[in-house]
Amino acid sequence: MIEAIGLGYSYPDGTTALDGVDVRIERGERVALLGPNGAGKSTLLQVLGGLIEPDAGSLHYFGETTDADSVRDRLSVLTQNPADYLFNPTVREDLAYGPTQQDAPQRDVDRRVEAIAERLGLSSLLSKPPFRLSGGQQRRAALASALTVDPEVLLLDEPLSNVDAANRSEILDLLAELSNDGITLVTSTPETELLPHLADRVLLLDAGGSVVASGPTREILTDTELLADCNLRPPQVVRLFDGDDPIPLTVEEARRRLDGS
Ligand SMILES: Nc1ncnc2c1ncn2[C@@H]1O[C@H](COP(=O)(O)OP(=O)(O)OP(=O)(O)O)[C@@H](O)[C@H]1O
Repeated sequence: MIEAIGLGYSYPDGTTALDGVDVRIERGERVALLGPNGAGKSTLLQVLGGLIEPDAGSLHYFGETTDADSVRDRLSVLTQNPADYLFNPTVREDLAYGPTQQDAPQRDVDRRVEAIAERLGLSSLLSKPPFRLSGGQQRRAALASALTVDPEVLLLDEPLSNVDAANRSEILDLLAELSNDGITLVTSTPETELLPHLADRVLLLDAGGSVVASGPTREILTDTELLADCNLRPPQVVRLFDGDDPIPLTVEEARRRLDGS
């Protein structure tokens, strides 16, 4: 779906955010970009989504083109700033904005908006001005607006930050459904705790904006030394069961282990 070779990017003040990054994302994969604060995850996500042009390297989309603009309606990027997506008088209009731009028929737009709003618990907020929503509600509304365009690839920058526990579960369930529907998910996160629910493969970035490891989630999250080199820790349950084989990655897996099933 996306192939990037040798990506480099420095901000105008000279900060190097990405240094020689190679990424290959296959159709239907769930990939996490993991790294400490400042590792370049947001920058990489925006470069992959075509929002920032890299200084070095090459990008190919869908095996067809190097031009992100020409595949804009097949990729949806959710940055960390909900204001990037919420700029209309009402939440309903924000959610309708993308599909309307794609010239989807009005009935189709309404159907998509209602369905996604319902799925993300936003139905009662549709007529509100987005700036009247709470921070967590704004993040959900921004996610909803990224979904109403029906993307093939969804690139999400820390979609669970500033979201309460109930809504986190709701979003995780929704992402699992999207993945089951074949949508490719790329998610950035500085946290290991919920990562097993988000991704099957992890790209680990260090503070210098380089990929230091790439592999199955289990392999990366149980490599305590590798994570420590990037100022990260394994999930608590991994630390608790360290030395077991295989080490459970989630509370559910640990519970099954303790139940002996
Ligand atoms: N607009 C900017 N101008 C200058 N430097 C920037 C800018 N945005 C980010 N940076 C720098 O680029 C580097 C990578 O930042 P980026 O936001 O991509 O990291 P991140 O891994 O997403 O961090 P976090 O987990 O804190 O969100 C950091 O050193 C950051 O200070």
